[in-house]
Amino acid sequence: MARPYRSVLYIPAANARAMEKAQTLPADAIIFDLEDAVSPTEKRAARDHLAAALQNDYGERARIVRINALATEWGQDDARFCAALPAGQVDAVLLPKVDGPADLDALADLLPGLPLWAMMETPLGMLNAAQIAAHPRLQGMVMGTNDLAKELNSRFRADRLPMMAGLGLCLLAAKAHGTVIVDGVFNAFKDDEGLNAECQQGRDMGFDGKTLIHPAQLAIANQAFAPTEAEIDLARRQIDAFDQAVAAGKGVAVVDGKIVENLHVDTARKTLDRAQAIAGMTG
Ligand SMILES: CC(C)(COP(=O)(O)OP(=O)(O)OC[C@H]1O[C@@H](n2cnc3c(N)ncnc32)[C@H](O)[C@@H]1OP(=O)(O)O)[C@@H](O)C(=O)NCCC(=O)NCCSC(=O)C[C@H](O)C(=O)O
Ligand SMILES: [Mg+2]
Repeated sequence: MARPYRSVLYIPAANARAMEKAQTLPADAIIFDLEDAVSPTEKRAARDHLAAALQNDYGERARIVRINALATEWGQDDARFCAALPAGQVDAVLLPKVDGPADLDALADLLPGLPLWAMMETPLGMLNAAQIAAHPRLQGMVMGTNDLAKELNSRFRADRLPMMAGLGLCLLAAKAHGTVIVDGVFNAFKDDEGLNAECQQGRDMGFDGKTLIHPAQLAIANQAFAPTEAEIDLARRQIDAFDQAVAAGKGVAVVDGKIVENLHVDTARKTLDRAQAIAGMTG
């Protein structure tokens, strides 16, 4: 992972003040939203606000624009807007409600050169996750757990049991194809304890980070998806112990009473790489 995606903050593109504020917020990535956070009457003005905001300096933060689905009355214009942006102003374009690779083909034709991300939030999207993740232009997947709950008619539960099949399918697909994948939003933005629990669950499952809706959620996600001091220390000790074992002609080391093989060393190196990438961020 070249850059961290611990915290991925949605900002309604109609909200000029929030887009300005984001230049100083400790988010690893920003999703400038032209879709659900923008009312139909504001769609056109939101593009103008976004064009102005994209001239800001967002530093190391990844800049992702979420457009409306191409079948909507705004989608094609949103895609043309993105295609016309000066080179280097956005890092990726996020397509909502992706059902299958054909949706990405249609957007790819309109956006030569720009990396694509996919919202994973429909039942067909879950079932086609592997083909979506394999798309040659796809670089990231974002769980849309609100839309998925709506489509499934499932209830929101703290353990997210009704979501698990979908989350698991998308995770498997992303990992199989080396794609970034970030978890869905936690709607109760004043409930820090609930957010932390959901972040920890997402981290345990293997997500790279979490999408967020309010700046107050950033610190919790940044901490939850970063390696802990104990994990960094263990990674260093595993690498050292394994190097010593190899020098002594062995293929296995023991650290803290647990075996360390080359696969554990791969994980340890990734942990250190991730910590280093995070150190390069502002938050
Ligand atoms: C949820 C909110 C509507 C709350 O807004 P507000 O009441 O204005 O919050 P505060 O007064 O507490 O704001 C304090 C300051 O923080 C700034 N702010 C607020 N939100 C953001 C933000 N997202 N990014 C950057 N800055 C933000 C305010 O401007 C205040 O600043 P200051 O003036 O300096 O005091 C609001 O947070 C909001 O609109 N959030 C985003 C909602 C959104 O994007 N929704 C769509 C994405 S979720 C989704 O669709 C997921 C998926 O598709 C699915 O299906 O699950
Ligand atoms: Mg959605």
